[in-house]
Amino acid sequence: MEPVRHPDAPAPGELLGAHYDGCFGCGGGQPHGLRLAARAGEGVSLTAEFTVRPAHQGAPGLAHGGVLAAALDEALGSLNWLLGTIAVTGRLETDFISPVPVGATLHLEAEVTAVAGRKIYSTATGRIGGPDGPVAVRAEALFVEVKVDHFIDHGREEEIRAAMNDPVQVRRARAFEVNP
Ligand SMILES: CCCCCCCCCCCC(=O)SCCNC(=O)CCNC(=O)[C@H](O)C(C)(C)COP(=O)(O)OP(=O)(O)OC[C@H]1O[C@@H](n2cnc3c(N)ncnc32)[C@H](O)[C@@H]1OP(=O)(O)O
Repeated sequence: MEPVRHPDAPAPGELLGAHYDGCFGCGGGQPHGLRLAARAGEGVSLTAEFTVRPAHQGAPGLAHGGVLAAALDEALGSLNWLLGTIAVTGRLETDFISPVPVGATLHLEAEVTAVAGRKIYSTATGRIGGPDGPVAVRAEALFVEVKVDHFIDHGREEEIRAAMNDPVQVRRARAFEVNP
């Protein structure tokens, strides 16, 4: 089925913000995190930027492939905001097309291509040298919709309790829910 943008989704051009301060992909509370900043696009799409820092190296002066996959995963995961669902990565297939140097900014574009029950199919590209530069990485993903209980059941109690006692975090979690 065609993906449907949630009526309360942030408007095109709006910054989505972090879903969790402790998130390695988007949170401000991780010193070496990616701090990926995503912005809503048209339909069920978004753009995001991530600048590679020295802490993200694999080979000398080049981004680690797993970090680049994490950036793609985070951009794809941020599509949740636009669908109004909570979903986790079930499958992530990544193509590494050209090396990404430290200091480079990865310009990411992600979009949901189809939804089938709990399954959300999406795709993302990362370009370097500017938003219209050559594609350096791309990914195809399957996310699977889950309930908030997924995190309560599987997460570590310490972080779950802290998140539940944080009104800002509770508001953010509700922003993902279709029927809060
Ligand atoms: C509070 C706000 C926070 C908001 C949180 C936002 C977080 C975003 C963070 C970035 C994204 C991440 O890194 S998320 C973290 C990394 N991912 C995870 O930790 C997920 C770990 N995996 C799981 O928990 C589980 O495997 C699930 C939830 C993905 C699926 O388990 P399940 O719920 O039992 O469902 P299951 O029946 O197995 O699968 C449902 C359907 O999906 C298909 N399916 C499942 N996995 C796959 C797969 N790898 N490849 C192909 N197909 C698959 C099944 O065949 C089935 O299709 P059919 O039979 O229906 O046709």
